Amino acid sequence: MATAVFETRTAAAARAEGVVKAYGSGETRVVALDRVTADIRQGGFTAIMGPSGSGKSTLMHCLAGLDTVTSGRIWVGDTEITGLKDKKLTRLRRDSIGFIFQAFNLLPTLNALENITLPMDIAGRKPDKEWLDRVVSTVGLGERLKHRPSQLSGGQQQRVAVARALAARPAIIFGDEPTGNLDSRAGAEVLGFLRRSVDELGQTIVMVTHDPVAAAHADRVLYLADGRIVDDMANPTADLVLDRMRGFDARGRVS
Ligand SMILES: Nc1ncnc2c1ncn2[C@@H]1O[C@H](COP(=O)(O)OP(=O)(O)OP(=O)(O)O)[C@@H](O)[C@H]1O
Repeated sequence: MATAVFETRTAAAARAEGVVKAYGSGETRVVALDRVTADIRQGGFTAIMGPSGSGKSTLMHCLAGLDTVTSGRIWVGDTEITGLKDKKLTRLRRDSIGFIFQAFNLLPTLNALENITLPMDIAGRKPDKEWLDRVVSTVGLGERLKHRPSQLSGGQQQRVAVARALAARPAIIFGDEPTGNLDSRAGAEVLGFLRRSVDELGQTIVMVTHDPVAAAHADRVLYLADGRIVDDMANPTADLVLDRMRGFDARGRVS
């Protein structure tokens, strides 16, 4: 019913409805997403897991408006992005979405603080000083703001990237293996900061990961296999996630 659907949409930070994403055509056609429907709850930390090639990155890219869908619909907040013209989509991405990638993507000539405020500088927006202070202290960078990336450890660089994503107060942050390049201690630190940003700043985060320990920091794990959502786990622990992954293994789903 119309009202119920409307309520679901407004409660979600992002939503995919019946999304199909196919690459190529004819014999080389690959269906990366096969009628995926998922809600990303506001203020939640969602991990997306699944075997290699199951469609995790494709789903994230479609939800973030970085890739178009073949059919189905995507919303970011209340805005349907499927069918949005380039200019509007670019603006929505800039204003509403933050990204954290495996490679930290910091500019080497800028110090930590300049890297954090760069997207806002480019957009011509003045950072909210109080918010910026809170973000910087949440990610524990207070002492390192004048350092350039080369003077920071990998974990600290990724914390700068986390702060950069948080600083603009995006409606949703997408992370693609954000701890993939870090050792387990630095990875745990960054995941701790992501968790705090959800708990203390109310941030919504969606993270693609292969790592059960990383997924255990989330409140929810969506499992993809062959382009479909095959499970939705609340309150994951590393052991539960590992068990679930072994379950897929036994059914021959892991490639
Ligand atoms: N640009 C593309 N052209 C053709 N096929 C693609 C393209 N991008 C992805 N695919 C295919 O779509 C499917 C899903 O890919 P995707 O990268 O989303 O998987 P993934 O779960 O993120 O994998 P991984 O864990 O290995 O990163 C795979 O079969 C992949 O080969």
